[in-house]
Amino acid sequence: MSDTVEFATVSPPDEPSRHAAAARHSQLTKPQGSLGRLERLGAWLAACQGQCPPEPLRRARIVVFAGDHGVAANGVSAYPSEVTGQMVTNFRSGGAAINVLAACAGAGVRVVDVAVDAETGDSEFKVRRSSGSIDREDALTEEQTQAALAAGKAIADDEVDAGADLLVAGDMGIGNTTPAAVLVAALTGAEPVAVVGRGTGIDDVTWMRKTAAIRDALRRAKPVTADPVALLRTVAGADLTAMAGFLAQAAVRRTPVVLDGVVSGAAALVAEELAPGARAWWVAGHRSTEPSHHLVLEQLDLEPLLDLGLRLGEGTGAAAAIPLLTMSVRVLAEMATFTDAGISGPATD
Ligand SMILES: O=C(O)c1ccc[n+]([C@@H]2O[C@H](COP(=O)([O-])O)[C@@H](O)[C@H]2O)c1
Ligand SMILES: Cc1cc2nc[nH]c2cc1C
Repeated sequence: MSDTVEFATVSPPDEPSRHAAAARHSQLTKPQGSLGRLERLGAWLAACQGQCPPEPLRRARIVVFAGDHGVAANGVSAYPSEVTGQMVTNFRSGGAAINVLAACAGAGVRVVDVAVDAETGDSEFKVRRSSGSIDREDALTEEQTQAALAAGKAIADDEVDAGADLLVAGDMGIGNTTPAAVLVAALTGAEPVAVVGRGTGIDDVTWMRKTAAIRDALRRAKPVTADPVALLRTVAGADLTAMAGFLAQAAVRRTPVVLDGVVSGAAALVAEELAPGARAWWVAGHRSTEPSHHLVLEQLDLEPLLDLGLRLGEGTGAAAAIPLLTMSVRVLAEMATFTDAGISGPATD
């Protein structure tokens, strides 16, 4: 039996640096407040780094957590489970959307096989193959739950120790919007029909099967909703559990995170339970078209940066938002002040 994974207390980002950034914004050559959300984003990054102006982002890292889900055998996805392993190969050869978007954003991509059915040649953090079919059995054993949490925590530590200054948790797993929806319903009190979404693009018959699976899994989740580790064991899966551990530990290590879509969002809801206060270290990269993602953002009180109709996962919605973070930092660091440029400030009476 492995030891129980624990997370240290999360300390909040540095408020004096956030205030210094707000003050600096009022001195830069633009009408007060005119860069809107970019100003608040820059101030958040200053607070995360504990300095104003913040340093440019040098090492943004996207970790794609890959895993298969037993519930996929119920016919809840538009694609077969073998796509998960095939996409791992595609990520490695640079052909997936996340490879392209990460390159545009100047971010690195790391793919971790946590529970892929196929042999991917990457067993360092592999906990098992497909998780149990959550509509009728637990996703994981207690030991596997702890191993997955430990994996996510170790990966966050590894990335931060290697100098990551921004992290993203991406996901790849056929069927994973089903456990994600169950986690969201369990933690927000929503009904199954309010969380079921079209995932990879399912038809109406598949939607009915998926709704039934979510309803059955939610019934199994209800008795353990107040215990985040038991909830992960019952209805998540090794990939989602590792993601939750990763997101919690990133906050413990004072490293900002850009959240992606509904899968990272569901893991984030649990991570906030594992490490209260972690959400202060997160920004929502985008709003996915999955209905339960709205509930995640509401519950975490996060306003998404982008709303592009994305529903891909992999970390793509977060990667698309990284250039906005880069801009927000560079504005604080590089714009001239009214004094520097000899420009008159606001009119006074
Ligand atoms: O990130 C999202 O919001 C999102 C929304 C719909 C689908 N996905 C991706 O699609 C896969 C899961 O969809 P499904 O239909 O198989 O449950 C998985 O690989 C996710 O990364 C991701
Ligand atoms: C091809 C494919 C790529 C994906 N990337 C994330 N989820 C996915 C699902 C499919 C089906």
